[in-house]
Amino acid sequence: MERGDLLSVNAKIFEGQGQAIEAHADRNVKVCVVGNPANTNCLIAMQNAPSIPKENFTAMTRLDQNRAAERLKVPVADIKNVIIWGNHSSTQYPDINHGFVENFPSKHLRTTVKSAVNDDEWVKGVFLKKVQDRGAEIIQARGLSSAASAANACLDHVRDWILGTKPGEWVSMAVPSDGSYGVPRGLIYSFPVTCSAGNYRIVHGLPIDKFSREKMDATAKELLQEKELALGK
Ligand SMILES: NC(=O)c1ccc[n+]([C@@H]2O[C@H](COP(=O)([O-])OP(=O)(O)OC[C@H]3O[C@@H](n4cnc5c(N)ncnc54)[C@H](O)[C@@H]3O)[C@@H](O)[C@H]2O)c1
Ligand SMILES: O=C(O)C[C@H](O)C(=O)O
Repeated sequence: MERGDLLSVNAKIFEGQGQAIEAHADRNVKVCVVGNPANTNCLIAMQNAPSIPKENFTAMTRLDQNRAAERLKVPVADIKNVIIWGNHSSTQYPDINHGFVENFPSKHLRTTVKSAVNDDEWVKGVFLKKVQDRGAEIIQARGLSSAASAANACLDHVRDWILGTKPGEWVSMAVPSDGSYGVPRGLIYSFPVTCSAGNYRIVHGLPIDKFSREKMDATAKELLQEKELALGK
């Protein structure tokens, strides 16, 4: 099946999911869309549930965030604030520029991910591509998409949304764009967010370099194309 066909077949499924939520769900329902293409499916479900607050619809990029942290060759549990921007697809942009590592290079010290890794060329090349293509790689190896790691990421996503993020830390969630960072309003785009008491806020004002800008625009462009294919507008 071509990507365009997949988009329109899945659009129908997520229209139905949105309509069911509209008809039967609590108005405070919290939605984390995992089924691919996750961001655009989320957009479709959201549009089919007009009486539910838009901010209650999110799509999962936490698996990508977890994958990015695992690839950085420093202790994974101590890596914070790595960002996934954009689509849960091979155009996503895993951005380490604002990340830090606790207890590195020794206990009680904090180092930027950039200096801990200390290999810009690797970050912009091998690392970027590895994270972007990991989903496809798993499907090729298993003949099925990732299961346990995706379920675990969904738990991470919902836990942080409901219970909150720690002070000074953020996580990545695909949420309706409020126009931040020049991302077209309304696209379901992965941003860094902080969470508290069941609400999330996009982290604003991070400096964006030229390389990042290009990657963030490319993944936004893909989401606009998906929206057009799925919704015909
Ligand atoms: N966002 C992510 O990080 C991420 C990670 C892993 C998988 N995925 C995606 O999650 C989805 C599920 O993956 P899986 O491996 O569990 O697939 P799967 O084939 O095991 O499960 C798909 C499920 O969808 C159900 N289904 C099929 N048609 C339906 C319809 N019309 N309405 C309602 N339900 C329907 C099937 O009965 C089945 O239970 C896929 O789209 C996959 O690409 C996303
Ligand atoms: O099911 C897929 O397309 C891959 C999945 O989204 C993943 O990232 O593992």
